[in-house]
Amino acid sequence: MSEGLFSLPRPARAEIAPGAVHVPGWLSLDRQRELVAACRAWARGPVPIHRTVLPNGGVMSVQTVCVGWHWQPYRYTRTAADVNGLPVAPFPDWLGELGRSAIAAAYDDPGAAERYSPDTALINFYDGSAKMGLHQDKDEESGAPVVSLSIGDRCVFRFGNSENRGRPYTDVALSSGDLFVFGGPARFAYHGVPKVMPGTGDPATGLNSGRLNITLRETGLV
Ligand SMILES: O=C(O)CCC(=O)C(=O)O
Ligand SMILES: [Fe+2]
Repeated sequence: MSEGLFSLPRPARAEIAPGAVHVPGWLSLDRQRELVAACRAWARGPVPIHRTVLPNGGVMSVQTVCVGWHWQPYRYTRTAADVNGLPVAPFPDWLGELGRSAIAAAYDDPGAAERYSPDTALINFYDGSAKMGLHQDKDEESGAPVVSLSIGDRCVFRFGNSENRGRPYTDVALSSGDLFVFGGPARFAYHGVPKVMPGTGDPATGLNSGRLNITLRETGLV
């Protein structure tokens, strides 16, 4: 970042729990626009955006499209047997680079940033009434951090403990452009999205309504 009269302040970082870091306003508006355009293209296919069906027959309220590896409860595969049987779109190098910059922004650990090699992205779209219950991201075989990027409507992101869905937890407002990273001792913490606030996003991102969340992960699979 350039120094001087017109330099913008570096976004403040907040450690929500050891290993869990919130960096508000990390993505520029241009970056958000590029990500919205990329997600729109992925949403069209080869595996279209869909509502994941859970083993108990429940249907998730968020709509999801995957890149790199396809997630269905509770495993990763290269093809989307639960949607149309096609291989998901390849994970692009630029998204891995973005993941490394995110780790560098969240942690004072250049080595962690260099080592980070995400191979999958789960892209979730929340309309005004979508939510995500508290869960752990534990279908990955790697303990590398999860990088989460938010665009569009603000939400309440509940970040809890690694033992159960109860307290202690912290409710964090995630706004458009925010980065949230959870790794290390926070990697297997329960988390979820109890609420999205409709109409709080900026249409200049290219998203007229709703909330887009992109999580980058290392599956540890080959
Ligand atoms: O939408 C979010 O902020 C969280 C998404 C999430 O937890 C997931 O995709 O596993
Ligand atoms: Fe998650």
